[in-house]
Amino acid sequence: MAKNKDVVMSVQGLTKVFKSGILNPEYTVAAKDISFDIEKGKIISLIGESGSGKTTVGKLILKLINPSEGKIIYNGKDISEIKEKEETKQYYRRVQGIFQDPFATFNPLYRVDRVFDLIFDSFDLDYEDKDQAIREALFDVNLNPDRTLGKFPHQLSGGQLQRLLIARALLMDVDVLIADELISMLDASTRIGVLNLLVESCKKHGMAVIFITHDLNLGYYISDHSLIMYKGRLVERGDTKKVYENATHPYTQMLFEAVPEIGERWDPDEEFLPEQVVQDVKEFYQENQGKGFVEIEEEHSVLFSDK
Ligand SMILES: Nc1ncnc2c1ncn2[C@@H]1O[C@H](COP(=O)(O)OP(=O)(O)OP(=O)(O)O)[C@@H](O)[C@H]1O
Repeated sequence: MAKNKDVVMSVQGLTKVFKSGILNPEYTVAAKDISFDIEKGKIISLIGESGSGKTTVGKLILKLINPSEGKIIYNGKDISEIKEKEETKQYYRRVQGIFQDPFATFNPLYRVDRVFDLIFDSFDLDYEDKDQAIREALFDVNLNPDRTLGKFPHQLSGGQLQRLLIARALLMDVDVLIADELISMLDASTRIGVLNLLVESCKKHGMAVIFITHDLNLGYYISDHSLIMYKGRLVERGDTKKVYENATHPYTQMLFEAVPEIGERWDPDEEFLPEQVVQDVKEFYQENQGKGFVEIEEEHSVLFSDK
């Protein structure tokens, strides 16, 4: 493991089982025994196909759902113990999410400025001059305040709205930002701008980002650490370069083989799990039974068996 890590949040043995149906309940293990540390100023990519459990992990961190097992430690405390209103508010003061569809975050009836008004009303933000602080945050995300403030959401593009949400996170000085499929609705040119901005903001402000994506290329481009998820399990994790250059779990290897060309995006509707992969993973676990998670090199670990 990395030495001298500046850990802001620690995810420990997180499991989430969803129950649906009353008479004949069905159980879905959306996430199982997930552990990782979130470090100040680092970007972690959470990569996996549709249904692998990425969003579930994001929702658990955002306290939108409760874990079935395991815990998330923030400021020395298990966040599931945060129940009191003021403490919950303080948690959301420092831990925020931005989702795929920026339009869903904005009320179409209000001007976009409202997202700033709300945080200034709700949180005790330490700025002498609110308007000046908002303008500076907008400049930080390459938005012209004069062309942004006073507008309704439909008058701005998806990319501009996402920049605005990043500006809001910067104003709040968040510790952890969950960016779930952040740029998938944006066109290629806007995407790079938002990504670069995220990296710069993260490094400049010490914000940690959990970047949830289907896209291996994006993961490589943006992240310090990569976590590969397969069927609710974390199967490979570590320093992004090491994971990408020495992919060891059969599922991760398949992901790399499935990327047709650099620069081309995965199609989430495509079939990613040919029977062969399921079989390969099964055999891999059988051959390595009892090994569990193994650090194969510094800052690079692989799930060799699920039992
Ligand atoms: N509220 C819920 N009730 C029941 N099952 C759920 C619920 N939320 C998620 N699931 C199931 O849990 C599994 C993981 O879902 P999750 O949304 O975390 O995957 P994902 O990797 O984020 O997928 P995508 O990339 O498509 O968003 C899926 O099988 C999903 O159907």
